[in-house]
Amino acid sequence: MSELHLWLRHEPRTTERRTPVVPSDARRLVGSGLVLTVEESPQRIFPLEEYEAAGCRRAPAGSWASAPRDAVILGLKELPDEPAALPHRHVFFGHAYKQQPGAAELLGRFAAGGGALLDLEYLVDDEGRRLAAFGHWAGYLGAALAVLRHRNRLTAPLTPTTKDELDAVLRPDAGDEEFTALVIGALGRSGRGAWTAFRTAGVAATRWDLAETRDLDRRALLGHDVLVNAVLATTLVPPFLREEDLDSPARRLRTLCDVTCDVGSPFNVLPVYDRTTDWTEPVRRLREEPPLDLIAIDNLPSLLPRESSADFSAALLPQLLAFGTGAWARCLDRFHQACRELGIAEGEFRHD
Ligand SMILES: NC(=O)c1ccc[n+]([C@@H]2O[C@H](COP(=O)([O-])OP(=O)(O)OC[C@H]3O[C@@H](n4cnc5c(N)ncnc54)[C@H](O)[C@@H]3O)[C@@H](O)[C@H]2O)c1
Repeated sequence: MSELHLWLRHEPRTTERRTPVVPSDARRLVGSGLVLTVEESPQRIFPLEEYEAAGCRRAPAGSWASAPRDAVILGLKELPDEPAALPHRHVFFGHAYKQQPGAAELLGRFAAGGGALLDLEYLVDDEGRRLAAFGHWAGYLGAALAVLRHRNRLTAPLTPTTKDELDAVLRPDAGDEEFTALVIGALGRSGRGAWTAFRTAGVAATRWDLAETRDLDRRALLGHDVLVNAVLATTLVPPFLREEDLDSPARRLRTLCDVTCDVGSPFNVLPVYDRTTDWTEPVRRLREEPPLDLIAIDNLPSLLPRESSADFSAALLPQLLAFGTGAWARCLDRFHQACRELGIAEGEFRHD
């Protein structure tokens, strides 16, 4: 069998500074005997020289399209629109299996070229648990931004930072008023991250998970000053907040951060807003009197590119060292299933 060739591509989205493999893990991969090519990238948080020092090969940005056909192309977010046909196996977040806009076109490009999408969201263990995810830092940032907003210290536009810089503004000042906070989905990756950020901010947040929302006490929920929603909703449950709750006289709630960002989905537990916020305008006012501010940013971990890349890479490394086995086979099956569901016929050149 020929040695595995991984190809770490440049991310076309200019704000995306994260990478799925950091230089120290690249060294481990190369040390295991595989070939790792790394594309030049002006914004990747780690300079190419660090990858080269780890034994990686260098290639121009975007040259993955002409990589050897057996190379496995690694990335995080969307591919550029060209080429139309994709002959390689690609590892990234495709967002293409839940009827998202553009899903059929993307899967069609793989079918046309005989390639395959190995979607990182579907890289799961035997029990269906995600093996590599950015949740921790999403939750950490969600809670951090909520605290900064609540303390009137959030400045826009948001720009990528480091945990040390973030923590420096997150720690409480002597004059800061105390407030209460609630994290829902508190036992998950994002929820634990959110709780940790609150702790850095000097706030002991209340923690709710499935057991506490089964028989939802909305009055208790509205009695907190700040709420961070970090659930992974996979079934229909009664919403945590409805429009009428925002006008309840019992509402103490002033700052709401929805890390989940399921707006528009049938599983949305916060159907009180209709569009996400972003780095330029991170906060939207949902009510004036008394005020209620919303933060719902769907690319939170990109604000801490170094820490979130390191965390993700550490989780992905053992999977890459075992490329092709169990979890990857499930990933490939999921790709074929998605193509079938969309009536996309894969050609004779496909990877199996
Ligand atoms: N905004 C962003 O940038 C960003 C980035 C990464 C992840 N996310 C989102 O964050 C969410 C959480 O991701 P995660 O990796 O932490 O998932 P996870 O599976 O690790 O944790 C989810 C938690 O939610 C709990 N939960 C599910 N339904 C619940 C309910 N009805 N009531 C109370 N708790 C409930 C689960 O028990 C679990 O503890 C997901 O929706 C994910 O898409 C957002």
